[in-house]
Amino acid sequence: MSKTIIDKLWDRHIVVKEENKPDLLYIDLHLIHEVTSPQAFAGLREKNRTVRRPDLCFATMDHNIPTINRFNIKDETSRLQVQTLEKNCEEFGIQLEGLNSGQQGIVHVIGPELGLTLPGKTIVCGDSHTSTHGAFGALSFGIGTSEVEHVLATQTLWQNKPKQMNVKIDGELGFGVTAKDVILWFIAKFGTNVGTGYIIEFSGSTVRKFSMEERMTLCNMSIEAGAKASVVSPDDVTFSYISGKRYAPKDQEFLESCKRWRELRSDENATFDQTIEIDASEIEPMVTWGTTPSMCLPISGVIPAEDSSPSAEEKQSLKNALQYMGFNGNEKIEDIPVQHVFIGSCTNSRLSDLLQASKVVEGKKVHPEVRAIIVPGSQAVKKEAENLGLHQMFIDAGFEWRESGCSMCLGMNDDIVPEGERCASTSNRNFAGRQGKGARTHLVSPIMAAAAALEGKFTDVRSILPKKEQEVDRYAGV
Ligand SMILES: CC(C)[C@H](C(=O)O)[C@@H](O)C(=O)O
Ligand code: SF4
Repeated sequence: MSKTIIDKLWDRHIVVKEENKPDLLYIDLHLIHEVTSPQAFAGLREKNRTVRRPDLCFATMDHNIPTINRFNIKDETSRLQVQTLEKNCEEFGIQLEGLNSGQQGIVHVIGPELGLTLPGKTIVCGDSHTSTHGAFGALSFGIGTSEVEHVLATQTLWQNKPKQMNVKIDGELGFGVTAKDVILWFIAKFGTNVGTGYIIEFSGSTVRKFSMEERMTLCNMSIEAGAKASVVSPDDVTFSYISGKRYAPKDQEFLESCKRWRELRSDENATFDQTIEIDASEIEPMVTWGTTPSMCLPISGVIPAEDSSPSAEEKQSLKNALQYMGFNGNEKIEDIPVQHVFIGSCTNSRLSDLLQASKVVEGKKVHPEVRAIIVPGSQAVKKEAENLGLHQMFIDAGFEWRESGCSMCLGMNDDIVPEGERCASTSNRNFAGRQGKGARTHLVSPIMAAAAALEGKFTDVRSILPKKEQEVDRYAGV
């Protein structure tokens, strides 16, 4: 029988299967960070249990660490969480990439860059954006703290198999249009619930042409479309990215792995519960204007006015969003001023993101009323960018160049946006209060964020640069 990649990944990890019950799945990789693990370890201790496979766990600290003066964690809860992670990893024998490590970074950035994230694996983490790792053809999803404890204790997890959706993206992307715009466009068009109850496979010629870093951006935000997880069938792009990565198989083992990984792709005539087809050429650079990622328009758009919504409930949520974001409706996206720019997060903080942004910024200056920060996703990304001289270019333009971490994505450290001010952010969530109390977040791609930094307002990045400069080097850095 024909199978999708999702069927193959699922079936190969079943440990226990009983009628009308969830399946017990084996977990190949458990990623851990400081925020969602303390209670899980405490639970183990209480029950006198131990970690079943510490060798399949991997920990980092990313959410609440400072990006300036990183060892000086002022907030007490944050400091305690970081110290607790250190203690837990030491006690249970788990590898930790701490603040001293050159391998530290956002958990969803370092898994792939270290070659821990591989096709065919089941990967979990107490973090919703674990969907990112699906870009490699892994079955990966976020879990809650009690599930973290279960996986620590047993290396398995009870799961009901979700439905399957094929999101087929074909056609050429226009200049200045990135993977971030594709996923924002998808969510704007189909809503934040379109993926509820589903695992999505992203397929089609556009996805095949994407670099691994672009595929990661796509899968990262599938969770904002409500999906349980998302996946891209692995191919040569995947294998060449993995080749040579620190913990990836080497030599003969790598070649044999590639053979097995290739077989994971969805069979030609495999069936999905739902299919959505997208024409990539329709997509423009996108900007969110509201408090969900679906409140999003092309740069040429105009914010809806209060009365344009059909149901009473939607009317109210539109009203609330307009109020929180400080709009009356009918404002042009291109007229919205920004005071802050954040280039970072597990969505867009990899080398190719920074390279693309640098092409917009080179030789120019950040607008005098804008504070712009660049937070590389990992120490490795930071180092690679510095080797290329990108940091100097950004600093010369007026950006701040920071240490790696989640940073202003969720404001669990000092990097917050003051009340009532606006931030063009390359992250994935624009909920009320996400970047600080009363902060107003607008999600965009790295090149759109860079353009906003220069202009002090949202600007069509395509109008800033001559055509040849707009050619974003898709494969740079992967
Ligand atoms: C802190 C963590 C639980 C959370 C998540 O699961 O996504 C965070 O990473 C986020 O992006 O909001
Ligand atoms: S960068 Fe943002 S979205 Fe990603 S894991 Fe950190 S807080 Fe969550």
